[in-house]
Amino acid sequence: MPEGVEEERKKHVEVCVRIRPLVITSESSSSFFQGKQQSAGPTSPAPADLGTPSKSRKSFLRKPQIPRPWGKAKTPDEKNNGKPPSPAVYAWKTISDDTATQSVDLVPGRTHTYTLDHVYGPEATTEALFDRSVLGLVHAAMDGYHTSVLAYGQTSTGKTFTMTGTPNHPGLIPLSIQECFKYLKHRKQGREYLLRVSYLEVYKEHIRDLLAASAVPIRLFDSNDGLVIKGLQEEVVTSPEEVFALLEEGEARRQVGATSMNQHSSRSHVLLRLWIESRAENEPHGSVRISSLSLVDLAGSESVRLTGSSERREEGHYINKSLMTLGQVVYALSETDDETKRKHVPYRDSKLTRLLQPSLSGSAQVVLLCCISPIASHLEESHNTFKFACRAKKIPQKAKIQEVKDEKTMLAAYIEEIEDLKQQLQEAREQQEEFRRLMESGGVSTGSTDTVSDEEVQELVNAISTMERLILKSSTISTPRAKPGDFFDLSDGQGDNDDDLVDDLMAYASNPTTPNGAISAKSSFADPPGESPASNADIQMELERIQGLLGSVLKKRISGGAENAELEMLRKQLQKQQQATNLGKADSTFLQAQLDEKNKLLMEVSKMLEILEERQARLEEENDLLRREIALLRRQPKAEP
Ligand SMILES: Nc1ncnc2c1ncn2[C@@H]1O[C@H](COP(=O)(O)OP(=O)(O)OP(=O)(O)O)[C@@H](O)[C@H]1O
Repeated sequence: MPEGVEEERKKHVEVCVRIRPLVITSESSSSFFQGKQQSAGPTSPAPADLGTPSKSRKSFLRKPQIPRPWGKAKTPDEKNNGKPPSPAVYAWKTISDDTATQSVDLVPGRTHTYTLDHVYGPEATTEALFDRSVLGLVHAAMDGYHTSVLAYGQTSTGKTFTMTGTPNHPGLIPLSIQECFKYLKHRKQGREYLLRVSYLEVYKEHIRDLLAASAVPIRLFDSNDGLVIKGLQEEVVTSPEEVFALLEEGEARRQVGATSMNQHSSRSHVLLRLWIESRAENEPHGSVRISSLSLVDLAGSESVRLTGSSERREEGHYINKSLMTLGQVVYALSETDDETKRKHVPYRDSKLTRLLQPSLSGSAQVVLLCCISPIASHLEESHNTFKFACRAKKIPQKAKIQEVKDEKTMLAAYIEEIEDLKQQLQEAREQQEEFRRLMESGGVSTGSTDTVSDEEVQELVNAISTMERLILKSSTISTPRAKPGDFFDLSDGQGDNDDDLVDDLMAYASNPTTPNGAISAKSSFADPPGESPASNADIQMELERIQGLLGSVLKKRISGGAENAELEMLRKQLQKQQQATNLGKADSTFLQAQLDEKNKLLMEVSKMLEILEERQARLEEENDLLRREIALLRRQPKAEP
């Protein structure tokens, strides 16, 4: 790799292009898609023109695994009886030069050359793309950097194929998620991690939470810590399988419809975000790193005239408008590296750009993946995509590790709660022990039922283990750094195929503690098999229940043998504890009130902004109207004097 290229990558958004292979419609028309197809509107058959594909929308998660339609099909060369395809069909070729840049030439006619960080030709696999362009980013996310992968391109160019994939060809999302957990297994770091996932889509300028069973209003706010997405559900996850299960649920709620270009076109932009909080294990009060891995599958741009029914046209209008705003944002950002000299960046003009603001504004490491159709009839759109890609390549980025020292992070809050519960458990056990000793010495009547039961203590133990299970520890066993493909060696050490991969995942997820030093929760107590992990709300409820339980346990203990001096001491301890609890409650009530106040304020500001935005839109429309009227008036012949 020539000197300076790596340097440039770090300072600017990394941009790759993937040219999808030609897929002949008739070969894949017997595809097996489910799920999204059912929610699709009336479908129109894809034209059997220059390779417009039908789509297998079968998620990589679903079983039984059926080979993708093009997998065992003939290659275009075979279809043509061995003759090479017409250059009018294959419009692009990549020029590989073994460096981080490659060129793509337009054939035939005028030649255009675009130089980007990497160009993946039709023969490139998603795995190769992942290894070369995304793996490092995933590691950076686990190391503490905010990172994003965005798939951009005209409709039907393979964005969803690249991001989500199929059972046999997992996309960048499953590969990245696996890599995160593999990283925990292989990294000799001694850090503890808390991972959370959110999944949303932007459909017709509305943000929809794909993890929420029912629609909840989602609002965006700016805060000192960056963009806040209020109302969005986040789930704590402890294995790839848990993430995949959430994605499968979310995918069923997605907006998908048929266009004349793609029978199962994504009609929304989709954002999967993995939040990563980590802290050195040997520094109980050390700072917490907060980072994120955002995986974005953008809806495809398309010519409105191609999109069929009025519903599709309306969706297409929203999609194109938000992509146009994205183009304007990219344009403004690419103008100069100097933020002070930069013109207004219109992040606020669409929900998509608002959501992508943290990724694009320079504090994240970004890989932009532009997908291109190989066919000549899409040259215009492909040129636009290339131009967008070249612009985006100029966007500066200065990603930094973000560390916080306060208790705002979930990881710190969880660890503190666990410590607290452990303290309470120890006290309960000591008191139980004390009670036994008193009974033996005759200080308490043996008929008394007011004692701490083993079940009650066990409840505390279970609560602690439930919380501990959610905190993942990177292995402290000395193993080499994870390399591409390591994940596939987890189970039997034999050559794995794609089917094995899914099985490996299942096995790995259901038994995370392996002799190789895989992810392990600190506690030896595990949930019964088949039980899903507790949600945040469940854990909170469980905590409150346990706190209540502890209070009643202590009360019982006191009333059991009041005459004893030691009990008097215990009573004082309990009083102190209750005072401390009351103080804590007062503190949190105060903080909650402040938080509510702040939220109220933010809500009002956001409402005002919306009103202003609407007003601005109205004024712009009126302006347009006036301009058109003036133009009309000018065109009218002047009256005779
Ligand atoms: N690299 C590839 N190899 C084989 N098939 C591919 C590849 N890329 C895309 N396809 C196939 O092309 C079709 C369209 O791809 P896909 O749905 O991923 O496009 P898209 O860009 O997400 O479209 P939209 O924006 O409309 O959602 C699908 O049938 C997909 O399986």
